[in-house]
Amino acid sequence: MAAAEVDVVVIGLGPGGEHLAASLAREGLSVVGVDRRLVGGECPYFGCIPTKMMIRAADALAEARRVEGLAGVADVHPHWDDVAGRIRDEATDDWDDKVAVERLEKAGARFVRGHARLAGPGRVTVQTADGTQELSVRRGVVLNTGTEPAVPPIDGLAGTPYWTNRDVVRLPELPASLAVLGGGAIGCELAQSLARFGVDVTIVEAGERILGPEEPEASEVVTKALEAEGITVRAGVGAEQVSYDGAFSLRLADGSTVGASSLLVAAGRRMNLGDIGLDTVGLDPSARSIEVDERMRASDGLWAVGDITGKGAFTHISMYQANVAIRDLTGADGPWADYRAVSRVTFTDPEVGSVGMTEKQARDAGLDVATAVAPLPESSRGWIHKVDNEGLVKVVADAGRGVLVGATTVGPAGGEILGMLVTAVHAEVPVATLRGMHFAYPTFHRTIETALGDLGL
Ligand SMILES: Cc1cc2nc3c(=O)[nH]c(=O)nc-3n(C[C@H](O)[C@H](O)[C@H](O)COP(=O)(O)OP(=O)(O)OC[C@H]3O[C@@H](n4cnc5c(N)ncnc54)[C@H](O)[C@@H]3O)c2cc1C
Ligand SMILES: NC(=O)c1ccc[n+]([C@@H]2O[C@H](COP(=O)([O-])OP(=O)(O)OC[C@H]3O[C@@H](n4cnc5c(N)ncnc54)[C@H](O)[C@@H]3O)[C@@H](O)[C@H]2O)c1
Repeated sequence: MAAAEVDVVVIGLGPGGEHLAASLAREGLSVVGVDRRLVGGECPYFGCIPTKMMIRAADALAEARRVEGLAGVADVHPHWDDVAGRIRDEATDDWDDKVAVERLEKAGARFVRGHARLAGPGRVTVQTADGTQELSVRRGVVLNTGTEPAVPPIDGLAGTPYWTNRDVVRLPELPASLAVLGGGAIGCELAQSLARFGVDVTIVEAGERILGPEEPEASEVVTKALEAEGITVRAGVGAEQVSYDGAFSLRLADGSTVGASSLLVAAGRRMNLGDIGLDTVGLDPSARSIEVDERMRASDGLWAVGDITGKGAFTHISMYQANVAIRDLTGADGPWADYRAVSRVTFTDPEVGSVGMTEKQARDAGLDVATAVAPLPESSRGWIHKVDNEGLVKVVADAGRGVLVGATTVGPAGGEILGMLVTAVHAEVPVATLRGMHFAYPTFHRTIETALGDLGL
């Protein structure tokens, strides 16, 4: 059978791939989008959206519990059913992507459900339920194959009924207790949400602290907040052995054990690169990520966007890179990709927002570093807030240039406070200019003014 000729094939339709396929189709290009699972990828069905629905509900419970000590008494009765139902019906359509497929087709793209592989430059093969389709590509192939949950090779773990994020977002009811392997963003967000619904949670983190990529000050605030809610945080000790006999038992490296009725593995992600024919275009299928230039080109006629580029596993990075690739594929001008001011928010309570470099990254880069940390509880707004007002603003400056190169905001609405600091790092606004701004009273973001004042620049 002759291969069908098209302008662009998108392999994997995560947030970036879906957006790119629809946008190019709307521009009049002939586009085939391929996904072996659900159009939209991890974020809408198993990642950001369902977990943030859990967090919204869990935060409402926490806020109701704060009535005591501020405004009287609130009688709080958590119902997991409400969350499970909202995720099933409103977020994921019961894990059915019919609406997303229709949206893509309405934009003018053709959708194929199946596993796609490169079969040489400009050639793609798709294995579908009905057989194999061959595609010949005129303009380019875009890879957006994303990640799977990584399962560490811990003795006894394979073969037990452990959960990953893909199971937790579908739980019809909650377990009595949960061990969480990994204290990264997924582990911490889910641990706190489920604990607020009454689950007895223990986090086991092999690294020396939870939220390892964040500033140490941020990890400390979040650790204290989780512990204050009754979550056990075991950091600095990995699990060496897992057994299951109706309940889980984890033996940790220090000889202690953690028992729980269920186990969530949140120990990082594995990139989907091994089985997409990278070798047929001269790329290394065992590489940790796909190297791309500032236009998202991986090689001649091949682009890559999203988690697989290793530039930050976030939906906003996937979408940003898709827009860069769209500009390149349609012959438009830049701007091309720039990662100096990548931001992220971990939606624990308190939230952790961060942008650009941490203090350590700035020092490792050889910059002339100045830092300052301003505690939120000491601000007027923090003092008024009273209950659960922990948090801080940390700024990292390149003293030589007089600009911020990074910042961290921890606290109630920490992710929202971050906004102006993202602008500051991105646009390299001089610290002197930032200090001359007005900061409304009494806001949390006024703490930024305190931190800037303490920089000594
Ligand atoms: C629990 C959780 C919470 C998260 N929360 C946030 C958050 O709050 N904010 C945030 O910014 N990010 C969050 N993320 C990260 C976010 O989900 C990802 O960064 C985002 O989905 C972008 O991924 P992607 O575009 O690389 O592709 P993905 O979303 O991983 O999608 C890749 C797609 O490719 C398909 N595919 C793979 N191989 C093939 C193949 N060979 N053929 C056909 N199809 C293929 C897959 O089926 C999948 O649909 C979260 C992730 C998780 C797991
Ligand atoms: N709010 C957000 O933006 C958000 C939320 C969730 C996930 N994400 C994205 O998804 C990615 C994946 O999240 P994640 O939390 O799975 O990964 P992660 O890599 O951020 O964290 C995994 C953690 O597991 C630990 N770990 C690994 N092996 C272990 C073991 N054997 N025992 C104990 N601990 C172990 C690691 O030290 C690490 O701290 C994140 O990096 C992030 O980019 C983003």
